[in-house]
Formats: sequence, structure tokens, C-alpha cells
Amino acid sequence: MSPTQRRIPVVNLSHYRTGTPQERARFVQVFGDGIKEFGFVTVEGHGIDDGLIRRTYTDVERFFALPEATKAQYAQAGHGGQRGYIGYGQEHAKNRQVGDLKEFWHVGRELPPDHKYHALYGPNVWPTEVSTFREHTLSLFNALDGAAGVMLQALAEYFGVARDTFSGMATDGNSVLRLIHYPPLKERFIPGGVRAAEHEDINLITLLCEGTASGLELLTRDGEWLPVDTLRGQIVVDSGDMLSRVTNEIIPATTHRVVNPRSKEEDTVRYSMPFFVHPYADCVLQALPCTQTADTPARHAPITADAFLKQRLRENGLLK
Ligand SMILES: O=C(O)CCC(=O)C(=O)O
Ligand SMILES: [Fe+2]
Repeated sequence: MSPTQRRIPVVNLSHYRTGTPQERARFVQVFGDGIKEFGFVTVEGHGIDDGLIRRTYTDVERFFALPEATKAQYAQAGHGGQRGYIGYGQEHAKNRQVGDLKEFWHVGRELPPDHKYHALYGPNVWPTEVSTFREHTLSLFNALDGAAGVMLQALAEYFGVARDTFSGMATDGNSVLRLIHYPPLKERFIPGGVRAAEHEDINLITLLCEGTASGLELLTRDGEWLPVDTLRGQIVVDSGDMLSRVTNEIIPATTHRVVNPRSKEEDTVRYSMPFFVHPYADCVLQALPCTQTADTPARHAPITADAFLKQRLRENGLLK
């Protein structure tokens, strides 16, 4: 085990789901402290089928191997790139001009046509060239959504608030499964570009199944960059800007990046699948009362999740 893996706290979600009272309490403490103090927590025992993760990666690989013109047909006008295909170099980190060295696909929540958020979130689109893409990515979306809900319940217990405080925000939330392809730099490169420039995620929490190659790094609260290497069967979880807002920055958003391969030998393709857990559109992001004190009143004005998302998508170049 590398020094990094030893330092990132590891928890087992089954201890929270079905463990003894002591195991549950321990999960709440280690998960909450870990995300607050470290920014990343490694979660095992999450119950997500390894075979489903493999099958989804196979489909993702098949999709990104399609001709550019075929992939480009799935780029969506509107919805700030929250559905379908987003081309190479289109997204950039906030305050950066150069695009990231990646292309990706977004799968969102499937809602019935008469649901009040159906039109706002936008319908999913599916690549007909990969026949199992819809089935696999939606199954993974739903599995990650379920695991995230349990983690958010534990986080509410950590704050001593009603257990559905955070998970209720994510019910019918505008969550997104992002399927990313980072081609080898020898195939495609933008001068000055990095695979994913340092940034904070927009949402509440992010769940990352292990990437297919190294490169993910987190900035510790002490300002040190650390590689995040996940093993098969592990998911890493980090905190985003929206969680920072509702916790009055008690849990800061975690800064992270994906570095470029450091040598020709390491210049391999990389795939990853972050799942961004978002609140429902009208959810008002404001510091929970338990996070405010006379010394630290709310640090940010309330804003709805949808308004905050749109502001950030503009800053990232996805919403024009
Ligand atoms: O590819 C990864 O491992 C992380 C990607 C990421 O941070 C993002 O897309 O927000
Ligand atoms: Fe990220």
C-alpha cells in the first residue's frame, strides 16, 4: 500500500448500512472527519457490482473509439453540456482559458415526462452505436445514487441533524454521471493543457469509481498535492462547493486535478467515471443553522442549486 493510500481514511459502507451501533458510529466519525479534514475518503463495501463497473468501462471505451463526426452528433445545444457528448478541450477549470485534455459524456437522472424537472434537467440522449450503453450507465447511475444517499445520511448524523437533511436535498437532484476519456498526449494535445486542471467540483459530494490509470491528485488542507490511487472495489468520495455552502465551509470543497502522464512510457489512455451528486433545482443552498455561530454567521448569501449550477457552468465554459 502506498503512503497516500495509508493516509486517506478508509471506511466500509456496509458497517453503516448493517453494522452494530458501534460500527455505525465509527463510520459516521471517520467518514465525517475524513471529508472535513482530508477532503477525500476511500469507501469500500459500497455494494456496487464490480462487473457493472467493468461493463460500463467497456461501453465507454467503445463509444470514445467512434469517429469524431459520429461522437459530435451527440453534442447537445442547451442544458450547459449536462447531457450527451462534450468534445475534447471544451471544458476548462474556473479562471483558466486553456481547455482540459479530455472529452466526456454526461448521463443524468431519468425522470418521467410529467415530472416538474424533466424539461429543466433535460432528457438523456443515447449513442445507438453502443447497444448496452443506456442499460449499463443507468444501472451504474442508480447504484451510485443509492450509495451516495446512504453516505449523505451518515454525514447528517455527523452534524447531528435529521438524517435526511442532505440526502433529501439530493432526492430528484440534478446528479450527473460523467464518463471521461483522456487520450494519450501523443494522440491529442493542446499547448499548456492538463488532463484536468485544478478545480473544485460544483456539487454536494462526488463518488469516483477507480480510474483506469493514475493521475488524480488532491490538495490536502495543508496545501500538499497527493496522488489518489484507488484499488479495485474502492470508491473515493470528495466534497464539492455546494456542500461547502450548506455547511458554512466547515467542510471545504476539495481541490483536485488530473496530472498529465510524466513520461512517454506512462502516456497511456485514461478513463474515469465521477458521479456528481447534486441537489434538486429549487433547493436553497444556505448554511444550516447548526453550522452558524455568533462568530461565524453565514458566509454566503442563499442561492438556489440551479442558479449556482448555471453560474459555475458559465465559468467552466459549458454554458454559453
Ligand atoms: O478523472 C478523474 O479522476 C477526476 C475528474 C474530475 O475531477 C472531474 O471531472 O471533475
Ligand atoms: Fe473534479
